Amino acid sequence: MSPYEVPPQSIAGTRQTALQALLPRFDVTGNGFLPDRVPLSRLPDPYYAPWESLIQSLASHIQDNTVRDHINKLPVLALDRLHTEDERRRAYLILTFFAHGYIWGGAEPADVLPPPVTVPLLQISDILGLPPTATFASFNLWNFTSSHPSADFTDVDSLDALHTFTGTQDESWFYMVSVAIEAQGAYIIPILLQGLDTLQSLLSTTPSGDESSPDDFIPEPQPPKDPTWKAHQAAILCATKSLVEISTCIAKMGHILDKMHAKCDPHTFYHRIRPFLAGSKNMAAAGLPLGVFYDEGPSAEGQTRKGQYRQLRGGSNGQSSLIQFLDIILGVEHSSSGNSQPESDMTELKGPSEKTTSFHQEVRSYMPRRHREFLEYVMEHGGGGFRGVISQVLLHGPNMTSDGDETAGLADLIRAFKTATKALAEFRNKHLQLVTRYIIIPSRQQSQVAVVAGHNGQAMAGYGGAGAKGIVNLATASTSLMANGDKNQKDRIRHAGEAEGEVGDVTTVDCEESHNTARTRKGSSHQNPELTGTGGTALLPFLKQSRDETLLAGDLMTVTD
Ligand code: HEM
Repeated sequence: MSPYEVPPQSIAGTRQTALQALLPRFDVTGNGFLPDRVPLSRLPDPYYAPWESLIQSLASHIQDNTVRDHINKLPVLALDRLHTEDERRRAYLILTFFAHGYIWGGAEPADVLPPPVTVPLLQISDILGLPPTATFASFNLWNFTSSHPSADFTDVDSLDALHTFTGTQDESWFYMVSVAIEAQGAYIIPILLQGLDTLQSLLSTTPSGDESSPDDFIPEPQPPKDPTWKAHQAAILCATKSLVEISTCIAKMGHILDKMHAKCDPHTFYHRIRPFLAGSKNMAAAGLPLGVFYDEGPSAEGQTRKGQYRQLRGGSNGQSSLIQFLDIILGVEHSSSGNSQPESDMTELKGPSEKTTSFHQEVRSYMPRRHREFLEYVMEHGGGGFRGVISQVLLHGPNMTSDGDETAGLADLIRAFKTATKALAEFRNKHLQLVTRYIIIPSRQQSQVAVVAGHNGQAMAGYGGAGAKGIVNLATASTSLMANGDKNQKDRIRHAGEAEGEVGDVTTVDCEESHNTARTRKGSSHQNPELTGTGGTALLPFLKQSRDETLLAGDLMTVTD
């Protein structure tokens, strides 16, 4: 099916023109949030040869512990020879790989980034609307090549990462699984927009003639104009079909997720790859209490350095616009800030009387600007997603109860919606299992060794460097147990046991069961010390809450009553 092919017949007439105009406006391509063709693999202007030559040998310089020397020797290059969006994206990718290679590629993390990285990185990030750190865009969206004859990016076996920190197949595979998932989800985007729009039109009186305006794509709900019975039916059928299709699509995304194990070894991931994904936020245990100072060179007087400390999340699949799009279009709401250090994060994110920013909201600022704007647009015009619109149709839509066929149509719609939320929750369950295998289990094994060796939680940052010689094992640092200062080793062993218990819960939990417990889980505070994610999230409670909030969205009664 072509990416813009949509289910037949909108009640307000066909609005495909508007839809087709809408997506490119937000840089959503036939491959979804991936570019429409493979990203640039080299900057054409020879001026950038110093960058290109270093990025090609980044992994080996990290391996022999000389990466910082090489980066320090780079000239501070200007951006005025980057002429296209593809070139700007590649510059961002290169510079963020340099930044993370520099910070984490040594015996201790570097808390100062030098001007050859910071000066162009700050500029290019500003242009692209991204933070000056590695993101899902650097590692995934703009970091792949494909050998597929028809450039089908859903085929993970034919994808390869352009760049890695470790030079391992495991790291490439880790990135490429996400690329294939993004590609797999692409076709559903216009289908869902069309399905939702069609359903919304049951509530609206769109004047004819306005229909092709992109700004009118999803109009505000209006009093019903009582369209014909047939048109109602067609609208409901269209919305139902799009919801059935999303379940199929998410299942296919899940099959790709299942392939992670094929070529990415959990220990290689945990000990060698994950350290380089880490950010500078919540990294006190790793040796970055203030974050990283972005040194922009000497000040005008020449006595001090220009620049500032920055605390930024690490690159994470949690920054995928596709998954957030699915949440928004279905009407899933997330509230967890995912913070393991509430006080420090709260002062950064909120004023005295403001609500804490949720993880999902916060990481939108780690998405390319136009993708972020797309999500905001769908939120603004989407009427609360399918959950909100179905509830409105049930409450205020045209009277359909008089006809048996329409009642059955509505029942199908509701069933398809619930199945879709379950499919997304099931995807999150699979993801939880992955996190268990790739983070929880290796960290538990390591924490036990650390305790036996007499280390405390903080000192674990120096334990067991794997891979490159002399490199701090930052996987340990970035997954530091969030133990209180007075927690003793016994507590930590107990925690490791609890984590194991959580693992059992994760792998056996069933969506239905978890649905029933969703309300009780939601908002519950987890007092136990927890592992943190690459972005500094308290891992398991956060991921479970995200899953449970997905299931909760399927409960339409909370909207209608
Ligand atoms: C070995 C594979 C993976 C591991 C170890 C992993 C780990 C994590 C961690 C630690 C987080 C917490 C947030 C953070 O720290 O930034 C997270 C969040 C997330 N990850 Fe993954 N991840 C993996 C693969 C994937 C893939 C392939 C996807 C597909 C898009 C994905 C999607 C997400 C999403 C959407 C979140 C945000 C939480 C949510 O919305 O449920 N992850 N992941």
